[in-house]
Amino acid sequence: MELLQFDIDIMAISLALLGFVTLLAHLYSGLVMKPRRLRSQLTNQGISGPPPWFFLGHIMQIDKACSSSGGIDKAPTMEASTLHNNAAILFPIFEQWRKQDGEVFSFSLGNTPILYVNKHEVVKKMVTCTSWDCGKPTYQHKDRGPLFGQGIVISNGASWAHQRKLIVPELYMDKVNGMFNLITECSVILLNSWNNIKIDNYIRRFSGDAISRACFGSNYAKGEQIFQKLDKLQHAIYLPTKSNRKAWAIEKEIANLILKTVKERQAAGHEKDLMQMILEGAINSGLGREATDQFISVNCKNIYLAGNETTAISATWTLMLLASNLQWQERVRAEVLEVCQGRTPDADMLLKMKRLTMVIHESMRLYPPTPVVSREAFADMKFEDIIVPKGVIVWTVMLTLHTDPEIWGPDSYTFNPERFANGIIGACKLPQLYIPFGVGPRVCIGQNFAMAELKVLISLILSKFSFSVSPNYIHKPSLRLLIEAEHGVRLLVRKL
Ligand code: HEM
Repeated sequence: MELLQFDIDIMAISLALLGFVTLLAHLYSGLVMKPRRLRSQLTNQGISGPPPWFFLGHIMQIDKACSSSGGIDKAPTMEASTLHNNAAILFPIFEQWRKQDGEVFSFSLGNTPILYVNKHEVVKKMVTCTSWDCGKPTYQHKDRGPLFGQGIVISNGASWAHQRKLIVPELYMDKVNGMFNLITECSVILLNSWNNIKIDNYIRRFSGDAISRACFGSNYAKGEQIFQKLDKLQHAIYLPTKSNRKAWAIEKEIANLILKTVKERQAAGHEKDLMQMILEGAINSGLGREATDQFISVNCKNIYLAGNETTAISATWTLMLLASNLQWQERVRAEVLEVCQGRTPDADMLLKMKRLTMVIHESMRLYPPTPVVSREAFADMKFEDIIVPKGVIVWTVMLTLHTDPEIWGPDSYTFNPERFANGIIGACKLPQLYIPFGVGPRVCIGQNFAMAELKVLISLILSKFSFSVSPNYIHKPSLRLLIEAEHGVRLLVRKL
């Protein structure tokens, strides 16, 4: 009997040991061997990079470089020729590695190997790649799961294609033209409270309001409630892991609120807002009840998250640039007044506002809200002369492309909207690399809506107010999820 017990104990210990050794082998293979193999596949092609620290890769170095990059603590002036060199301000370590290792190098975030690419031909191939073997990095699912779920922004393959096919037509130019009234309404609400202020939160409220109305129509107040919770969720998600539970709880509340609204509208009849279009699209494509609910809830969140802050931040930087370049402010105002003749801007009028478009293009060249485009190779891929092994993530930094003197000329760090006088094609040598809205299959679906929002808002502000940068403004671009003004943007505003 005792002997039998002894055998059982030995067996249990052996099994536990075997499990432990298998786990160790698995961890060793994933954390050590795989990254090493991927790195050596890159090294064999002559791609070098700084040596990584075990387990952490270059996380500490990047963190340290970013936190010590000072920004510029003064109001901007046109004379400072490198004032807008935001790649050097926000990604100093990449600039250092570029000097050491060239336009293509590798580094690691933890055990994830990243291939940094600034070689123009390679970037073009990567961002326009239509293969499903090249998609949004899977690490984003871990980082941003509660925010984006399996929605259009971070999903891949058939699921992404299906969502994109349903949503994109709802944001075509003719549909956006039908949303002008709501955009103007939101701008007017903002202008009524506009004065000497830190403008960031006002603008955020405007873009949140606009998306809420576009998505939820007359039910926008409910939309606002949902989106306020999403803002809370965005903050919760960037706190340490212990708040993940909280994040998932908020996520559930949001999903329930969205579904409640869907049910209410189904009972009350139809309204042709964005949410209704998404709902009909999902129903027409034969999704089951649960999948339809899931589709609506996830995509409302995705549209809000992708479209709210990005537009608000673009508007804020554009106003900062106009406030610190008064000649341009005067020139654009003159154009707005001439085109509108005291009327509220409509789609035709906006088309005629050439100088305004030039200023917005220039602002998004120097301050693109999303500074990095990233893709993961789900199979071995070839971009020009570079083989990207399966599992490697490729990054290109938009800021570097947008200010490269080789593409934009010697004044590439200067605010000069005139360069866009003949459109994007006339502004630089490689127009395909001007990508504030991305390019290729994952290009922004809200581009038309965002441009309409920016033009309506800025033209209305210009027609009613003049503004300059407050002496209290501290110019410090900072990298959170997007490129934001660390201390906000403060303007001195005068009613015209
Ligand atoms: C100035 C404002 C905006 C900027 C700068 C911007 C920028 C971008 C960029 C760069 C991408 C592509 C990312 C990549 O290639 O990895 C993108 C994708 C996306 N944007 Fe925007 N965006 C803006 C406004 C909007 C708005 C207003 C909406 C919704 C109404 C929106 C919805 C989306 C969605 C859903 C995607 C994902 C598309 C996909 O992966 O297929 N964006 N945006």
